[in-house]
Amino acid sequence: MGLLASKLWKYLFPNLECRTLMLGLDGAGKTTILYKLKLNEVVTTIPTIGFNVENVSYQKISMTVWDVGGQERIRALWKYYFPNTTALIFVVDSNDTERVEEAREELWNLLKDPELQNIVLLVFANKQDLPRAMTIPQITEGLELQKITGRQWIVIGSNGLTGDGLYKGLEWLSEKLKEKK
Ligand SMILES: Nc1nc2c(ncn2[C@@H]2O[C@H](COP(=O)(O)OP(=O)(O)OP(=O)(O)O)[C@@H](O)[C@H]2O)c(=O)[nH]1
Ligand SMILES: [Mg+2]
Repeated sequence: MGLLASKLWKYLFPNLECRTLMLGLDGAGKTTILYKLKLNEVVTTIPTIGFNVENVSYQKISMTVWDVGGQERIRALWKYYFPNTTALIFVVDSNDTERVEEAREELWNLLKDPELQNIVLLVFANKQDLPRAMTIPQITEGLELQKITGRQWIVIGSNGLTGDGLYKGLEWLSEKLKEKK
């Protein structure tokens, strides 16, 4: 494509830029999901101490995805990643029934934060492959998502190892971001 044609193309079909923050308790599957999206590979992960950041492009949406470590002692660092965030992906280990309350507390701390008032929320109910995984309604109830007002949200079942559900989530995000534009 010539330079002029390429400029015209970009003018007519601009890419949506989106800063996306991916948070959740340790071991939920954030890093696995990030690299499944980026490389379409299952990488061997170790607990994230700092962060990973990758650009993920899907359809007309270009997202900078920040995956920040979820261990309790480093959750205090999450707030440094808040500024200019457009979307929050909150990842839950659906098999971890014992910590769903802890996940709810952390999610609601995020939702209450003034810097995150304008974000759209995508919850990945991850590890749906495991036999004891909580269902979508159970996760919705466990995280008290029905109480959310004034923002767009959705829960999507996912599997970070096979990639099931991940693109469905990105598709939803891209629709919501187009509406917001
Ligand atoms: N069965 C199953 N295991 C998964 C799935 N997604 C991730 N895992 C595994 O869960 C473990 C933790 O995954 P990570 O991606 O490191 O978790 P994390 O959320 O990045 O954890 P922190 O970096 O400590 O915050 C790894 O052994 C993954 O292989 C899934 O959908 N199903
Ligand atoms: Mg990680």
